[in-house]
Amino acid sequence: MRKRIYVAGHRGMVGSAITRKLSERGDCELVTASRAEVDLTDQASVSAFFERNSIDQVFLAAAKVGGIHANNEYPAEFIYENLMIESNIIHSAHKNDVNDLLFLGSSCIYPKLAEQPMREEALLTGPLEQTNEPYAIAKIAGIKLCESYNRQYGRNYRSVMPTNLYGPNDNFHPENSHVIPALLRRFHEAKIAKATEVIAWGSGKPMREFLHVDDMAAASLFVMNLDKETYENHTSPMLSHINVGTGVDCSIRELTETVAEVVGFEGDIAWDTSKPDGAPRKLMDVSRLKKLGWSYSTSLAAGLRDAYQWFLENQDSYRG
Ligand SMILES: NC(=O)C1=CN([C@@H]2O[C@H](COP(=O)(O)OP(=O)(O)OC[C@H]3O[C@@H](n4cnc5c(N)ncnc54)[C@H](OP(=O)(O)O)[C@@H]3O)[C@@H](O)[C@H]2O)C=CC1
Ligand SMILES: C[C@H]1O[C@H](OP(=O)(O)OP(=O)(O)OC[C@H]2O[C@@H](n3cnc4c(=O)[nH]c(N)nc43)[C@H](O)[C@@H]2O)[C@@H](O)[C@@H](O)C1=O
Repeated sequence: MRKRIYVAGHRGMVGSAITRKLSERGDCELVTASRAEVDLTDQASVSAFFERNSIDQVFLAAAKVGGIHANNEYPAEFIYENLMIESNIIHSAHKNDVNDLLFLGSSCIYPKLAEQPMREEALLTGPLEQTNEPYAIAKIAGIKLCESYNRQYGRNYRSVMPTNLYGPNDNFHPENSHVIPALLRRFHEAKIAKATEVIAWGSGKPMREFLHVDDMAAASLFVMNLDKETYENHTSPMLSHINVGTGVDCSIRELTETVAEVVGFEGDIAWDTSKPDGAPRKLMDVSRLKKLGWSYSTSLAAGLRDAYQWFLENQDSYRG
């Protein structure tokens, strides 16, 4: 029997990459629903969806997602929608006897000043970064939801914590997106307009680690497919999440210069220091995942070229 796999958030950047990988594998039946069909913040609607679809496995890649500005401006939506989406899906999965689920969290679950690189054990050891604390609290609740259903009901609900992601199907909104899509679009528009200067946010000093979304999707399938004994040997019941990243970071200034080069913008870069820097550094310790046998394959330079190519080919339809 082919497994019926539900990808929540299949139109998003990560959900669409997971869907592509599962389709390539060709050994399962995909179950999806658009937001118009099932609003994942609506408990009754999610519960009815699980009842009418026989589901074997869930990739939980649906969430309210955005960059530093969106997190800072809309904290109520970031905490409320994320708590609702993950609670509804995880609880309905359990109620309908779905044993396998993978929850996607984020590197922002770790304390603002966590020791670098950040190990899984750094969770709940200090205060969070303020610009995204509500989102981070919701993501921590997601990990704890998974662990609680595992401990009480013997479920197999796993969590991965992605570093900052980018790639095809990203959100290119000028203010609400993450740094890479924002800069790809801004430099592109400046090149077309023959502008002499582009403004980037903050001081340029923060350090960030970036992973191409196809690598993220590959890591998600890898962790989902680990046998239970292997997963449990590398995690513990109350510290069950696994970091996903490259283990390599760069400054936002270096990133900005690289994006300008990839796009072919030759003007100046100015810094708007009235915009927040956010966490000073967020480098993942990826040794848990490496020991399990997975590492990334796309370098930042190659990944940025791919993301820019996708942007050029989808100028009529990109989000933002
Ligand atoms: N992007 C990044 O840099 C990072 C992402 N992550 C995590 O990875 C996961 C995927 O993120 P990403 O793909 O980037 O995000 P996207 O915004 O690209 O995708 C999110 C998806 O969730 C869906 N969704 C959101 N709210 C609802 C709702 N109420 N009902 C139904 N569907 C809904 C969206 O639907 P619609 O298409 O209708 O909007 C969209 O398909 C998230 O859990 C995120 O927190 C973690 C670290 C970094
Ligand atoms: C994935 C992650 O994403 C968010 O945290 P973040 O890492 O701070 O993400 P960001 O991509 O928005 O910014 C990274 C850095 O880049 C600088 N920066 C420069 N110029 C632009 C710019 O034009 N846009 C943006 N967004 N940032 C810019 C910006 O000032 C910051 O110093 C959280 O939502 C968090 O919850 C989360 O999970």
